[in-house]
Amino acid sequence: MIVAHRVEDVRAAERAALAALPAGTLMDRAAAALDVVCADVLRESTGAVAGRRAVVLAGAGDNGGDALLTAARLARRGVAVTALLTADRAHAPALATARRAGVRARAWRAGDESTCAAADLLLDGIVGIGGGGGLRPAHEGLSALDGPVVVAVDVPSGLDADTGAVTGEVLAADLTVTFGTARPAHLLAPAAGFCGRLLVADIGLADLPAPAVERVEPRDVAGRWRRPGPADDKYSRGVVGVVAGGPDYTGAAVLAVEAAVRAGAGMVRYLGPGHPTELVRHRRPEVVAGPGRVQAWVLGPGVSPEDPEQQERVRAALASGEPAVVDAGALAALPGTLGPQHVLTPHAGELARLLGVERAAVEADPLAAARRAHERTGATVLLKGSVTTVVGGGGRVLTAASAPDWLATAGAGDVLAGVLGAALAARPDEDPAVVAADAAVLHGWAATLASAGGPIAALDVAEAVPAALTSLPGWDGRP
Ligand SMILES: NC(=O)C1=CN([C@@H]2O[C@H](COP(=O)(O)OP(=O)(O)OC[C@H]3O[C@@H](n4cnc5c(N)ncnc54)[C@H](OP(=O)(O)O)[C@@H]3O)[C@@H](O)[C@H]2O)[C@@H](O)CC1
Ligand SMILES: [K+]
Repeated sequence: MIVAHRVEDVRAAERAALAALPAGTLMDRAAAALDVVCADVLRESTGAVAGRRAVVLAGAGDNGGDALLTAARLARRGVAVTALLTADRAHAPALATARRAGVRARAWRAGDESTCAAADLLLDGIVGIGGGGGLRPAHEGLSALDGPVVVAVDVPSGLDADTGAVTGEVLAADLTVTFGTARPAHLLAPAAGFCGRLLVADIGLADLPAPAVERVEPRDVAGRWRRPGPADDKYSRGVVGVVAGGPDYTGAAVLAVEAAVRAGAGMVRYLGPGHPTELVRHRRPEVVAGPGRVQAWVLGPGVSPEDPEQQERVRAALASGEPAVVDAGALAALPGTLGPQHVLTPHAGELARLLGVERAAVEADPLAAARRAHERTGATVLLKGSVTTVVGGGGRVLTAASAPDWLATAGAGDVLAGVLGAALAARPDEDPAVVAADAAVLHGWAATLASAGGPIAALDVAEAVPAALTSLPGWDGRP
């Protein structure tokens, strides 16, 4: 997991660490980490470090201080460093150190975007956790910058570290180096899209409280995905009941069933009308058609709100109290009471309809929307997107970001529903929010494997699930 803490928690941990350390130690550690990353970036992108050109943007606060101390270290490596001071004041000791090391420092001037564009590396220390609300007007042009590799100090300037919402222009980074723990903006959409690759440098912060956001990584899934033991049978491994498809929508039934089978369900039952039942049986002869014992449900893929028989099956399954994935057609008519074992899996449009807001409002702040749906329904909410956001019982927030952009394709949601159904059936005693985030990560990982950089069909993703599981980092000691 990559964990993120709110700014007030980071500042409290920083105060505690500062009290126990000589002055300047934390900033020195931050700069040491940044220096190593910047040198690596220069080496990778240009083949050398000494003789390359870096521009360092330094604002008024400690974020600028981190950047100026890094500038000094890079200058000592032989990099030609120009520091552009973006505020009317700068961190004085760090500026003095930078100048002593040979950094050319001067105030930012109109048109300096071209100075930045001509560099090999741009280090963004305009503002960190003390900022937000977008870049200030004089620097807004940096949001359209094209050219150098951009490394952000702590957070890309213009972002508010505490939220995923983006309220102004941002200097997008290729790489963001943060300290001690991530910030919510690093892990939440849409802000995370401006951070590039995220590195969390250890600077010795301790005593952090429970995180505000957790990012589930493929390695975490390898450790948690339930594997059968010698004592298991098909029931103990989990029976998944699938209510999907209808007379007109047969593909969703096949995809959800295929995914549940591939994700390791002990048994899959399919409930639906004749035509999809035929197709499901043809594709997966191991599936049992008709009612019986079920440990977790997949409800709604390809189910029409106007299909009384399928909707009745959805209602009965939800009333049973068993864990359930509530997707697509099952989201249209939710009962009054749901629990955290019910995982709603809307995309932004479906969540907007559920909340009675515009889709754009959901996309602007996915976490806020998912949280509202959780508070309104009592269910765990998994909001699908390039970053998938899960809000579960107790308000726990998890995200997943393992999916390639190619996964935005018809039927992908049906496959996720099947994978998640299998996971809920196999892991009845675990927090459904964690199970849901794990399923989203595995789904994205399978898509990455199936895609290999190119287009994919949803069925390819379902078929790739077993190989994706065994290729997870950490599976059977994999690096
Ligand atoms: N915490 C830790 O563990 C560690 C923290 N460390 C570092 O300290 C950083 C936090 O430093 P900080 O508190 O000095 O705040 P910081 O982000 O530099 O902002 C300062 C000033 O910027 C201004 N400003 C505001 N909005 C703005 C905008 N949109 N665009 C432009 N400017 C804007 C505003 O001043 P104003 O211009 O309003 O007078 C504000 O007061 C942190 O991110 C990390 O890098 C590390 O050294 C080690 C460990
Ligand atoms: K920054």
